[in-house]
Amino acid sequence: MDEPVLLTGAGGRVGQAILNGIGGEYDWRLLDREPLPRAKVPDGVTDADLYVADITDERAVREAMADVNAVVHLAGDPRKTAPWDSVLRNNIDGTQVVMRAAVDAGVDRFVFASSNHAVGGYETDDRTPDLYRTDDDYRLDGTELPRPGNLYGVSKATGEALGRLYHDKHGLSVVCVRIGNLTKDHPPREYERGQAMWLSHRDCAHLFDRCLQAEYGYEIVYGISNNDRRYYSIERAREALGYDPADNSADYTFDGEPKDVVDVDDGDDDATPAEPNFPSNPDTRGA
Ligand SMILES: NC(=O)C1=CN([C@@H]2O[C@H](COP(=O)(O)OP(=O)(O)OC[C@H]3O[C@@H](n4cnc5c(N)ncnc54)[C@H](O)[C@@H]3O)[C@@H](O)[C@H]2O)C=CC1
Ligand SMILES: O=C1O[C@H](COP(=O)(O)O)[C@@H](O)[C@H](O)[C@H]1O
Repeated sequence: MDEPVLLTGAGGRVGQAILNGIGGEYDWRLLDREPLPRAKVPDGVTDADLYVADITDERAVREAMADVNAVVHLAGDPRKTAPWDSVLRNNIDGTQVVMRAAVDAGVDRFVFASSNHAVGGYETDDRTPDLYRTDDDYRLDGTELPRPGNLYGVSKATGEALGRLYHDKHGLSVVCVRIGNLTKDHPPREYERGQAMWLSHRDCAHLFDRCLQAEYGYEIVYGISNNDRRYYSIERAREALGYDPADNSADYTFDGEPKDVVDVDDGDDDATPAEPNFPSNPDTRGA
């Protein structure tokens, strides 16, 4: 792809997972309200393509958007406990500014970082913790209505709705990725819910690469690895985007150690069990 891809929130966890994986594949334009240290910037991205700006600053966003072909919009408040004034400003107003500027600049594709918290309300007391276990076949597939469990989730559901509006009214191709739990090197430790929605760094980079390559109209997909425990379907991401994840939290012990290290067949019957019935993380559904 020769035309620039604008990545907002480039200095954060998701932005860095993407850039570490596919930083050399695109002509990036990186925007963050915090200046990016050189270590966070891929080789070949010059200072002219680094924008220090707040996404609610319409003029700055429009400037960064000039000649851009695709947008990966990550910037926002990622806290599940974020208060209303912050999600209203950073996640709702900011997303509207970035999407509107994308439409006005003639951008083709818009990739929106939505969240599992847009549907956290489906994790009802009667479904949990069974939902997080491999013998439970309950699945959310992206066709269900949003059901946020907190104000942060409301802001993400609103971003998805803004994407629907700009797709329907202006033909912008939009994919909303309901990201699970991005954790580096291993699934979240001793956290069943986190292991069900683990997104490894390499699967994250691959998924966003597919979002930049595939043809689509408006899509909502789940952004998780190929976890045995999952209660989010990844079928739509496979079908619409060609997502083909490499990782699975079942390849790790509950403590987050790779099983091929722990499960060496040395004659001792002391391997860590694959899925012990430890209690779920008490901090399951946020505020
Ligand atoms: N990390 C995860 O597991 C998940 C992340 N997400 C979403 O992915 C996106 C990125 O999340 P993370 O990288 O984890 O967060 P992060 O906090 O590590 O990174 C966010 C980046 O956006 C920038 N930013 C925040 N507000 C801004 C504003 N108003 N203007 C310009 N820049 C701003 C920050 O400076 C930061 O560099 C967020 O929208 C979050 O809601 C969704 C689900 C899971
Ligand atoms: O949307 C997000 O979700 C992930 C996972 O949620 P959690 O409730 O299991 O912590 C969270 O880590 C991330 O910060 C947030 O932006």
